[in-house]
Amino acid sequence: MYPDVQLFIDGQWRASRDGRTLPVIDPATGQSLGTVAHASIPDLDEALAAAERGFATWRATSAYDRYKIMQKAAQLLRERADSIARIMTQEQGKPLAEARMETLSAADIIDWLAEEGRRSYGRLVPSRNPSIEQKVIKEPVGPVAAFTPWNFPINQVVRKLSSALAAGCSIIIKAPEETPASPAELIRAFADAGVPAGVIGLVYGIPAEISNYLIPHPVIRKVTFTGSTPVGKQLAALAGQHMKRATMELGGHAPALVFDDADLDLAARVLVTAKFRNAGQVCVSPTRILVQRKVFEAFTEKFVGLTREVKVGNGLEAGTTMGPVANERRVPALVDLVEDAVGAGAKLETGGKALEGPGYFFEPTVLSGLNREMRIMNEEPFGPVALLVPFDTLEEVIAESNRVPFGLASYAFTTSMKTAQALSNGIEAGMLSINHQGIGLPEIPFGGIKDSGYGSEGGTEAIEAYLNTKLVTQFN
Ligand SMILES: NC(=O)C1=CN([C@@H]2O[C@H](COP(=O)(O)OP(=O)(O)OC[C@H]3O[C@@H](n4cnc5c(N)ncnc54)[C@H](OP(=O)(O)O)[C@@H]3O)[C@@H](O)[C@H]2O)C=CC1
Ligand SMILES: O=C(O)CCCCC(=O)O
Repeated sequence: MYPDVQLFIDGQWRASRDGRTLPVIDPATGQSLGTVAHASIPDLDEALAAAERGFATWRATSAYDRYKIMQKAAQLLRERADSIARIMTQEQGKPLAEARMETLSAADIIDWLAEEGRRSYGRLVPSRNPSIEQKVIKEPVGPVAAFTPWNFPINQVVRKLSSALAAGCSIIIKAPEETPASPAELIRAFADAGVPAGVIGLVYGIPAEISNYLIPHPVIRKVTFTGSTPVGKQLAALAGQHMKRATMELGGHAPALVFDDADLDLAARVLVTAKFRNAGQVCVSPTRILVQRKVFEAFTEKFVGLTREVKVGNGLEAGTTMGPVANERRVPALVDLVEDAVGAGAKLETGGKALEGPGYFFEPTVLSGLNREMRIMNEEPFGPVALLVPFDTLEEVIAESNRVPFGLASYAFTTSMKTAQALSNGIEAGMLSINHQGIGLPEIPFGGIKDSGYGSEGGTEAIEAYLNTKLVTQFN
């Protein structure tokens, strides 16, 4: 059963004040699943007032008590993972195993950040005068406004929510209208674990209306957004105009470099899995797969062979390894990008079309014969399309990796320590993973540079983004 999704304001699950709702669509069938409540301004005002009260309560709760409640939420999430995964697959499309993994890894993220909240130490700075004490204190930044997308309905919320709660902040989350029920189940786990009223608010509605209202509002002290670069730039500008701290986790166009000394089987296996996970709707998905010319043909054969083994279908069915894309508009977006490339001379190695029939399915696709002028070599495809491009030298491949304005994830496969070292220094990206897919664990930083945004949603940096630093210096 798919639930009708409500708002969560001041500790209550409820409809919007004007009773408006939006439909939720199953991307595997194109059929309606249910509805989600649509907040309007009076709902936002109530959420803001509750967040202000919730912040006062939560910052006064000890780090240890916050940790105990968060750990309970993680435990509840683990116990409910099977039912939550079914809900996520229905609304988002990803295979059940991926949805379950996302739910369980959210529990790990909560645990890690809950622990980290207990370690938000300040420090004493030795003073120049023995009568003076210099104390550095970490304080929660205040109520947070968070905006999260539909590709990882739980993961995108839990990183922001857990960092905020661990730091002692309250938070209003504008979760995705297209995939609303699984994030609501995440919030339910926190509510059931005993998070006090007002500490967490959950709203849905018109994204621009909500962000334009919340970000400038004096109650909100911090903004965090995951989504496209154009929207991120708008929200960062608004946050800047109102002097709000911001974390922006935006688009990518990840290069994956395969050198002629690499283990080609390993590289093909890791990159095919990473590329077609969540039907390619992943900001860290490998997109430009840059292969040294000597091994280009051999690698292409392996990569295309494994791509053809990807089993496309309804994520609820056993054996499916790739579901539909999450919404109707991604299909024409992908068709346009592929047609633009093929029209300009690219070669379709496999796939390339939307599938006939109900639902929003697109074939796992591999293109070669590309050039830098093609749109797909510059725009994030955000779908199951891989680009194979040959290169000759290290200098050339570093330049190509850094050519686009994005700088989120990057990957490399090489057995040469010298090459790995040159890449560590030369690649302009927030994350570089060498000889494996090692991105996304709670304890390591997650974030980008350049047009991919700023700030980190993992590691100690994640909680730091929700803390102010205060100096108290005292002459005794
Ligand atoms: N970094 C990432 O993980 C993601 C990147 N993207 C990128 O965005 C592209 C387009 O995605 P698509 O969803 O069609 O388009 P959008 O750029 O319109 O939306 C991306 C996300 O931003 C939200 N959003 C849009 N406008 C606003 C706003 N004014 N205020 C607050 N939130 C807003 C959307 O919310 P809502 O869901 O409620 O509509 C959605 O979650 C993708 O191709 C991909 O490149 C998209 C999603 C995630
Ligand atoms: O924002 C994204 O698209 C990436 C989320 C990655 C989640 C993960 O790797 O678990």
